[in-house]
Amino acid sequence: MRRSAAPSQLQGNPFKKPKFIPPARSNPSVNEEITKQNSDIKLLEVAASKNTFLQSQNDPRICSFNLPTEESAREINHGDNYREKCLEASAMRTLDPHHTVYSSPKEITVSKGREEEPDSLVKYFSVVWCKPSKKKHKKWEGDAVLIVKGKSFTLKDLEGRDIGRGIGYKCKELEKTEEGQTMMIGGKEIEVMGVISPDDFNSGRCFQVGGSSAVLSSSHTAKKCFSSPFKSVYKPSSKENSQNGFQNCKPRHDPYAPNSLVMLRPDNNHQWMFNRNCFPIVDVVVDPHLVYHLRPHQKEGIIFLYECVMGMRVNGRYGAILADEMGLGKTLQCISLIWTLQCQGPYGGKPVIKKTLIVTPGSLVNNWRKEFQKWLGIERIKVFTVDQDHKVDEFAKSPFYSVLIISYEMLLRSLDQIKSIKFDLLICDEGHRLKNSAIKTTTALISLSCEKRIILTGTPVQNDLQEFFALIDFVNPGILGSLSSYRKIYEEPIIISRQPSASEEEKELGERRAAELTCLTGLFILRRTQEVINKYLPLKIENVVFCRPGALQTELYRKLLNSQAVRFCLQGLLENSSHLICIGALKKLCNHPCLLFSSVKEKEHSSTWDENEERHLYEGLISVFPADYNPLTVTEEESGKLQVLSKLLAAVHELRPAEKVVLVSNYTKTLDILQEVCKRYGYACTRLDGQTPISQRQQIVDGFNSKYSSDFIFLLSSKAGGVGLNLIGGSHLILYDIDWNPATDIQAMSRVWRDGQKHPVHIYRLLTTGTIEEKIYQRQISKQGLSGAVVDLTKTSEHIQFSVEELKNLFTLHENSHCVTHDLLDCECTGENHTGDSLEKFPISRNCQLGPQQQKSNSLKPLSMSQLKQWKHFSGDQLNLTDPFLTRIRENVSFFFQNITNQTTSI
Ligand SMILES: Nc1ncnc2c1ncn2[C@@H]1O[C@H](COP(=O)(O)OP(=O)(O)OP(=O)(O)O)[C@@H](O)[C@H]1O
Ligand SMILES: [Mg+2]
Repeated sequence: MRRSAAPSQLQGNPFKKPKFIPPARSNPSVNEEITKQNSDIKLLEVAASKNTFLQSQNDPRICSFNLPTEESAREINHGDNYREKCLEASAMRTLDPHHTVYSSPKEITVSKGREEEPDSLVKYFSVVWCKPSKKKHKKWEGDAVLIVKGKSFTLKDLEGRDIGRGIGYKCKELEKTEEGQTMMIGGKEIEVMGVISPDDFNSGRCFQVGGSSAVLSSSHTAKKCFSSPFKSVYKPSSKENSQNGFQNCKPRHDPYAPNSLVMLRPDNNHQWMFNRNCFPIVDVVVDPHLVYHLRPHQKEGIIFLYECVMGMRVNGRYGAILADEMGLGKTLQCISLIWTLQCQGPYGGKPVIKKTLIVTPGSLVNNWRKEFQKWLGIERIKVFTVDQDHKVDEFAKSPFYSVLIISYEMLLRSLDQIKSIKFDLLICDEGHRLKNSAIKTTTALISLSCEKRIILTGTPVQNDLQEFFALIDFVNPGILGSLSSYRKIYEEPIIISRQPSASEEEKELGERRAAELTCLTGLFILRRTQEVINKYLPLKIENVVFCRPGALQTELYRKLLNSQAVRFCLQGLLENSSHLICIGALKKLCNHPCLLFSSVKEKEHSSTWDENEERHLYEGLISVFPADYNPLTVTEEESGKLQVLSKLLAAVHELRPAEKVVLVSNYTKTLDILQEVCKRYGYACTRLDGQTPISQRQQIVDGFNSKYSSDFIFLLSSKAGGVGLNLIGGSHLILYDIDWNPATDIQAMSRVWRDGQKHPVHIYRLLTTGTIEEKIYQRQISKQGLSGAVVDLTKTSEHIQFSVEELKNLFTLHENSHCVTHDLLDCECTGENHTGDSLEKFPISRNCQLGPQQQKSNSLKPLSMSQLKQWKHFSGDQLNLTDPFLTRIRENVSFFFQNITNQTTSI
C-alpha cells in the first residue's frame, strides 16, 4: 500500500527506519576522499589524539560526549551516537538539583536485548494514524505511539496525550506485527511503522520527533549538509575567502605552549555546517594572559561554554547554563569566552562574535565593568554600561564598543533600540529570574534574535520542573518540545513517581524520564560546587548562635501567643494570611521589641483599626511596654540578639582592628536599628539596601572593599543586594535575622568567603532561643535539607503552606530549653563537655563531636539535621571556650553550633 507521509515521515521516522547513518559511514569513499584532500582534517586527527588541548576530556565533571577521542575525530558521528550516549548517561544520573555532569564511561551498551525479550508484558510501536477511510492512498494525520498492555491499547500522540484507547487485540498478534500492518484503534486507523524499545518509551525518546529531538536535528542537519558536500568543500567562494583576508591562519596564541588552553576543533559535521567557504581550521587558544589566572574549574567552564555556544555539544543548539555555585568566578569564565570568541574562530581564525549583550541585576552592572577591567585592562575590550546618562543609542552608533552591559530593568525600557542591534552572544547573569516565562523580562529577552545564549546562576535550577523548562527553553528554544508535551512526557510521570502512592511501574517510568531529561539537558548545563575553590580560600568558621531573649521580649512573646489572633489561627478560624501577620509580629519582636511597638502604634492610629485583623493580635500589647517607652531609644538589653551583636562588634573591633564586618538583615527597619547602634559606638559604617540608587551601589561596595576605607561595618539588606556582590573587604559576617528561604541566607553568607578574601572568615547566624527563629531554622535544615529540594530566592513565606500542627509548633515558646534545635537532634551530649575538644580526644563514635576535620561541607546546599549534629556544639555556660569571639558573647548565649572549613591554622 502506498501512503502519503505523516509529519514525521517527512523527516524520517527514527523508529521505523534504520538509524541515521552519518555521511562518514554511509559513504566511506567520500569521507576518505575528503580526508585525503583536506589536510586540515588530517591535522585534526593528529591534534585530537594529543591531549594537550583538551583538559575536559579527563574531567569527571564535564559531560564529554562530543570530545574528540581519536575515534570521534575521525568519524562524523555526532548525531548517530547521541542517543546511545544519552541512554548510557541517563543510567548514571538522576535529576538531582546538585548534580554535576559526568563523563560517559568508556563502553557504550545499548540494551537491544530488551527489545527482543519475548516475555515482555508491555509492547510499544511507532504508528501513523488517520480517520478511517476506504481510500487506497491514505492521508495520514500524525505520528503516534501505540502501547499494548495485555489486551488494552493506548494511542498517544507525540505530545504524550492519549488520543485513542481500545481493547481486544491479542498481544501475541502484535508480536508478529510487521511494518505496514493496519488496524483500528479508538476510532482511528493506524499503520504500524515499527517497534519501540521499552528503553525508548521509558526515557520518552520515542516522543522526541521533530523539533524536540537533538538526534533528529543532528541527522537532519547533517543530511542537509551531506546532500552536497562537495559544493561547500571543494568549491569555496575564493573571492570571499581572499577578501576577508584570513589566509594568514595561524592561531592567535601558541597552542603548544605549556599550559595553553586550546578549544576543541570542530568535527567534520560542524565544518560542513559552518565552514562553507572552506577556510583552514585554526586552533582557538585562550589568551595566556587570562589562562595564567584561571582556576582549573574555570578552564573547564570555558571549554564547556565554548562548545555549547559553537553548537558542538548539541547540533543546532547554541545555548548553555552555567550554574556554578556562588563565588566560583562565572564572570571571569564569561569574560574569557567573550575575549576568545571576539578575536578568534576555528575557521580561518575569523572571530565568531562581534557584539555581546550582558544583562544583569542593576547592582551588578558596574561589577561586570570592573571585572572586565580587572582581567583584561581597559584597552582590550571596550565595554559600554547603560545608565541614566549613557543610553543604548550611544552604543549602537559607536563602532568602538563590543560589549553592552545593561540591567534587566533598563533592558525593558530600551528594548526597541536593543533589538535594532545585532548581538552575537547574550549573557543573562543571575538568570534564574527567567524561570518564569510569563514575565516581561523573559518575553523581552526571548524576542531577541541572538542564538548564542548563556544563563548564569548560582541557584540550582532543577527544583521546579516548569521553571526548569523555562530556563532550558530560553537557552535552547524547542529542545524539549512544547510545554504541553514536556508536561506529559516528563513532568507528569516524574511528579507521579515521587508521590508515596506511586506504583513500581510509575516509579520506574518517572525515574527513567527524569534520567533522560537530565541527560538531554546535562549536555549544556554545568554546575560545580564550592568545594572546587575551597582550597584557594581561607579558613571559614561558621557559628549558629542561640541568643537568650530579653525579659521584655519574653513577656511580649507570651502575650502575642495568647492573643485572639493566634488562637483563631490554631483553630483554623481566621482566613487567608492571618497566620503570616502573627509570624511577622513574632519575627519583629525577635529582632527588637521597639519594632513591634512602632507597628502597633502605627496600626492603632490608622482609621481602619477597628476592622483591622491585626487588632486581634495587638490588643493589650502596649500595656506590656513600660509607660514611658520610647521606640527611638534603642535599648540593647531588650533584645537578646542585639546584646550579642553589640558585644560581638566590640570584640572584632578590639581583637581584629584591621578587619571589617558585614551585617545582614532582611528588613530595612532592622537595619535602621543596627545603624543606630553603630553610631552609638562610633563605628563607621556604610549601607546598601533597596533604596540605594543602582548607580551608587558599586561605589559603595568598592569603598568598603578598599583597604583605605575607614568603614568598619557594611549594612546589607540581603533581599536588595545579596546576589552577586563581592564583599571581600569584610571577613566577619553576621546574619541578624533568618529567612524562610535558605537560599537567601546562603547567598548572603557567600559574599565574604570568596576568591580574594585574605582573612579567616567568621560567620555568625543569630537566632533567639526557643522562638520562631529556631523553628524557621529547623525548617530550613530539616525539610529542605533532608528532602534535597532547594528553594530559590523568589520563594517567600507567602508560598509556604502550614498545617495546623505546624502552626502550633511555630506558635510555641520554649522557655526552658537552651536550644530546641539541639533537643531535636536526639544527641546524647548534654552540651556541657564538648567545648572545643579535638577529634583525637573524642572518638568518632561519639554522637556529637566529630569535629571540624570530619566535616565535609562540600556545597552550599542547605545543611541537614544530621550534618548539623556533626558540628561542634556546646552550651553558652562553658567557661573554657577557645574561640575568643565566642568567649566575649558567651554570657548572653544559651547554645552554640560551630563548623570549621579549611582549618590549617588556629582561629
Ligand atoms: N581565578 C581567579 N583568581 C582570583 N580571583 C578570582 C578568580 N576568579 C574569580 N575571582 C574573583 O572571585 C570573585 C567572585 O567571582 P564572581 O563574582 O564571578 O563569582 P560568581 O560565580 O559570579 O558568584 P555569584 O553567583 O555570587 O555571582 C570576584 O571578585 C572575582 O574577581
Ligand atoms: Mg555573579
